[in-house]
Amino acid sequence: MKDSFGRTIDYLRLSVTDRCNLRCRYCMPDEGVPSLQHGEVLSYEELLRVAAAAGRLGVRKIRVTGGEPLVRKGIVGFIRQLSELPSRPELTLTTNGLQLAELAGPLKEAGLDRVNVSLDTLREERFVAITRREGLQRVLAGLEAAEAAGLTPLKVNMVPIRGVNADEIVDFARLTLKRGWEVRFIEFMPVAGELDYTPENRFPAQAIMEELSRLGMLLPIHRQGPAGPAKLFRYPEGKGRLGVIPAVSNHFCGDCNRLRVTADGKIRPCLFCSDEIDLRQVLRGSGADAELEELLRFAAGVKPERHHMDDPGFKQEGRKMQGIGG
Ligand SMILES: Nc1nc2c(ncn2[C@@H]2O[C@H](COP(=O)(O)OP(=O)(O)OP(=O)(O)O)[C@@H](O)[C@H]2O)c(=O)[nH]1
Ligand SMILES: C[S@@+](CC[C@H](N)C(=O)[O-])C[C@H]1O[C@@H](n2cnc3c(N)ncnc32)[C@H](O)[C@@H]1O
Ligand code: SF4
Ligand code: SF4
Repeated sequence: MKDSFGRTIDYLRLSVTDRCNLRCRYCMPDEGVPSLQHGEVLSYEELLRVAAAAGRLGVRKIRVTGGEPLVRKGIVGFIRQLSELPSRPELTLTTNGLQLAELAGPLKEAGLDRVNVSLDTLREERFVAITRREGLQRVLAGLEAAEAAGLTPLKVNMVPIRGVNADEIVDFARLTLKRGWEVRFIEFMPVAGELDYTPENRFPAQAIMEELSRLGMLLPIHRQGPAGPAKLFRYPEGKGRLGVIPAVSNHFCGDCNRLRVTADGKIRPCLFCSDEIDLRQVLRGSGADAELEELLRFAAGVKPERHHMDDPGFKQEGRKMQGIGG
């Protein structure tokens, strides 16, 4: 389907839970964020109806996200059901990786195509400082398991923040010399976690590029097909790739191809606009599939042209990132 700016919408980010087993400081506060009640969260059956409706409207890629999607019971079975949709979308998942060591094999077997793993530090004590929980070794084991299971190309997402972990950019980049992973550096976005977004702790794409250049010459990779948000590079001897996602400074809204559905059944036309469209009422009322499709089309129709998070004084209202799914 097309939006009102002529962009093709063929990517759906489906959040299956707002709960998480980490508390990353840049994403959500440790306490005080009320969890959705059981009855508020869409059942797998409801989520599947949404995915099927999106498939009929031309959605070709579904990313399962959260909160932490792997904490929801029955996630492997849900992936299997998604893989059996007549539209058979590309199936991907974004995870903090804590449970990947156990679940990578079953997820692949159920039909998951690939996985993106969020990891912001390679240092034990920093992992605890950033996420407020233990678990670095489990995430590292999860990355190995995902690769072994064939959930590839495997992508690692790192959000560099000045004074927190930006000094590890080169360490992360070094991973691409020996591993065939795509390591992506994402600009810190102004969504209130506990770490306030200030000019002091921003680490813009330009600064990321300068750090990456310290390790070697950056060869741009020009990709075939839809551009996607990451600008890609590699080192001459590298096995893997580097991605820089300039989500704030050099936004990629002109190529935006996505809609989001939150765990409680609201369509978000844009990551940064708090207007939402309620699907749950239709799912739980007498709503026919045609009505679901109508709401998805409507959401595409009201999708804004771009975000305004680089405007002075911008403040994100409403949900934290874990409630949206990134
Ligand atoms: N501003 C903005 N940021 C986004 C958007 N989609 C994803 N991101 C951010 O980019 C980072 C990586 O997102 P992922 O969940 O790995 O998804 P993706 O980049 O679409 O993944 P691929 O399909 O592998 O390219 C996260 O921090 C997201 O919050 C978007 O539409 N707008
Ligand atoms: C909200 S998480 C949900 C999925 C899963 N829990 C995970 O961490 O991968 C999705 C993505 O959003 C990113 N994210 C969260 N808060 C962010 C922020 N303030 N700026 C940039 N990215 C952020 C995370 O790093 C992660 O890659
Ligand atoms: S970034 Fe992901 S893992 Fe970290 S708190 Fe947010 S939802 Fe949880
Ligand atoms: S900020 Fe909104 S319009 Fe821009 S790429 Fe993200 S979802 Fe699309």
